[in-house]
Amino acid sequence: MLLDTNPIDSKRVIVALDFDNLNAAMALVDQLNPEECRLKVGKEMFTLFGPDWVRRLVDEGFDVFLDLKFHDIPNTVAKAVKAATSLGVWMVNVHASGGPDMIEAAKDAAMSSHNPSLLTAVTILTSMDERQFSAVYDENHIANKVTELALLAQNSGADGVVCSAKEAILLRQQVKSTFKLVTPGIRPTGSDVNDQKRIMTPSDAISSGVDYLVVGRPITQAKEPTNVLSSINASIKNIVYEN
Ligand SMILES: O=c1ccn([C@@H]2O[C@H](COP(=O)(O)O)[C@@H](O)[C@H]2O)c(=O)[nH]1
Repeated sequence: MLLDTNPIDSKRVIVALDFDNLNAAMALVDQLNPEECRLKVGKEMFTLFGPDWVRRLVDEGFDVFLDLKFHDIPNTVAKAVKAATSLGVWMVNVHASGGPDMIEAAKDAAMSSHNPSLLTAVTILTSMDERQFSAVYDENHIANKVTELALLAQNSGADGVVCSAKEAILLRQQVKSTFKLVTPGIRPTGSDVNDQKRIMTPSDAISSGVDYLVVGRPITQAKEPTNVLSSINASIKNIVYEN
């Protein structure tokens, strides 16, 4: 059901910072308001600029999703999650396909930290279409696998999943209403699709039950990034999804 009421969360957009140049990234960050968006730091920027830079973003008041998608044996992932949460980040993630023991170990680590972070699990990358998917899984029904991995993640203690908004309606029928759906592959109408395959517009995604929209290049590569962010926020501000 869609209700025309005030939004619960005014920062449902997570801006994906994928830059190889710190000055360029900070020129964008300096224009952003932590009350209007969250930030995502991924493998490229974490590798180049490290934990001190992540702490700096946290100190500037941003909720940071540290998107390192850990996937290893439970002990290693737990230690990595512990290290990640010690940076003060808002969300960390693992691959759901690492299995229940790994997700449980990650959740225990995320909870026992002095700064507990949300733990999400990546289901099937939004860059995968049926052809890519069937080359890995020997089947071609992406939504079934996403649902299977989301239920596994939920039963193992994860706070939510990273999936495509295309799976949100189905997932909302199966997972708890508090289980977070975090969706990359968000493309405002007319934007370049780039390497994303399972895409949706911001308003369609929120209307389908998504909690957080991950938006990178449509904002970061725009001539006026803050205009794009403002227009996305305006397009979703009155949409509240209720199961
Ligand atoms: O399934 C996934 C998981 C993570 N990502 C990450 O999200 C952003 C998307 O950036 P765009 O520029 O908006 O395409 C990027 O950092 C990916 O690493 C994803 O796209 N899909």
